Amino acid sequence: MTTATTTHAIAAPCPHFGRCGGCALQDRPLAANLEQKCGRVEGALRQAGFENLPQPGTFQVQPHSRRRMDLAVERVQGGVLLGLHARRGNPIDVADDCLLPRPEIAALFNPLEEVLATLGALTKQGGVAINLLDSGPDITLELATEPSAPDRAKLADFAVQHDIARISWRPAPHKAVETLVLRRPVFHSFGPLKVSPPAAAFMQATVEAEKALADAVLVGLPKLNRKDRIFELYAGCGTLTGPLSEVGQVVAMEGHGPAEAALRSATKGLRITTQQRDLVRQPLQKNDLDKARVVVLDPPRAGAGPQMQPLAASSVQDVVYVSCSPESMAKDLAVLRRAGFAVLQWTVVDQFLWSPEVETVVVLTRDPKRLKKAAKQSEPIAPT
Ligand SMILES: C[S@@+](CC[C@H](N)C(=O)[O-])C[C@H]1O[C@@H](n2cnc3c(N)ncnc32)[C@H](O)[C@@H]1O
Repeated sequence: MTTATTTHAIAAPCPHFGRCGGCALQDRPLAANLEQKCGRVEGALRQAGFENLPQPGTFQVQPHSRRRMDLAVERVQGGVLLGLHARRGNPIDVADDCLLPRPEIAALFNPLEEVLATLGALTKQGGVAINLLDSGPDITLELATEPSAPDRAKLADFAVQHDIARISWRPAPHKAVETLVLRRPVFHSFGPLKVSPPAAAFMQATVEAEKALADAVLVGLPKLNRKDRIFELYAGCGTLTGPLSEVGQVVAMEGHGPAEAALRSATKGLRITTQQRDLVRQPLQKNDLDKARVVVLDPPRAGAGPQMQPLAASSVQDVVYVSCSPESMAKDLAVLRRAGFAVLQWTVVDQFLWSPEVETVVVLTRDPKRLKKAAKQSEPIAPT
């Protein structure tokens, strides 16, 4: 990989740099951060045993592009503080300065702070997750106690004033969610798939990176017939499922019940079947995977772990692996390396600007024809 970008320190563009936990890498140019992320991913691929790597594709989002923000909130003397999690201690109120959110989300920071200050259900600390969907902002509050009737009335007014589609609450992450306000149907489209995501659904953090990831996956697929089965593991609400359904028959697996249910209820008329399945406790076995023409997997941070061995043992020749953790990816892909897979393409996507987070799409094959074609394309052209 060529490395040319300057890594010299620069003045951080945000006045809260150093205290705020949102951005750890603001003292270097964005291009240097992208280059460093590419280096980390390349190191992970080498650690997995891959050599002779092609040049990576890269994509970096612009500031003010986040459509998903997880904020911290804390009751303080005279009001509440809403902002990003500090590196230590209270949330940092970054309302007017934050370079991350889309303007539609940033515009909600101050009004949210005002309404949260009036809620009896916010006793000490809490959280606010905002997803900007096609149907508008979808807000999920984390509150220690159940909102009272007056709290609910204030949130209903707030939703009208700021045109919020839905407000929900839950006592803590991964706990059951209750809808407090629903002003119109909640929806979001992934290509031809129009889903109604559950509250606080996993969404890619920016629209632009979502497209870059989907494009890199589609470009990496082998030539498919319309009847070929694409097994998609860790499908979420369908970010990749929709685009994949335009090129093959998708069998989508997802462990989170509400996400799988949202996906399932949107599949009518599309070439998608879904299954709720915990792929750690109940990984797909070789016999299941043998039915796939290609496997696309996008595991959580911990990686796909026990799913990798059956995949390596199956007859599947082509895999597209989407990663949000180079460390887990190195472990998972080492299993495929030992089973004869090589890397055809890899794309690094930087959608969490100024943070160490990095997304990668790795296209792998052990199909001799695809390998031969790739080797030919990378051969240096002989001088005439
Ligand atoms: C990185 S997200 C990717 C989701 C989707 N592909 C997207 O881009 O929006 C990982 C997904 O894996 C799911 N997941 C986590 N653990 C799982 C498990 N043990 N079995 C099946 N799915 C799991 C999560 O619910 C989440 O939807």
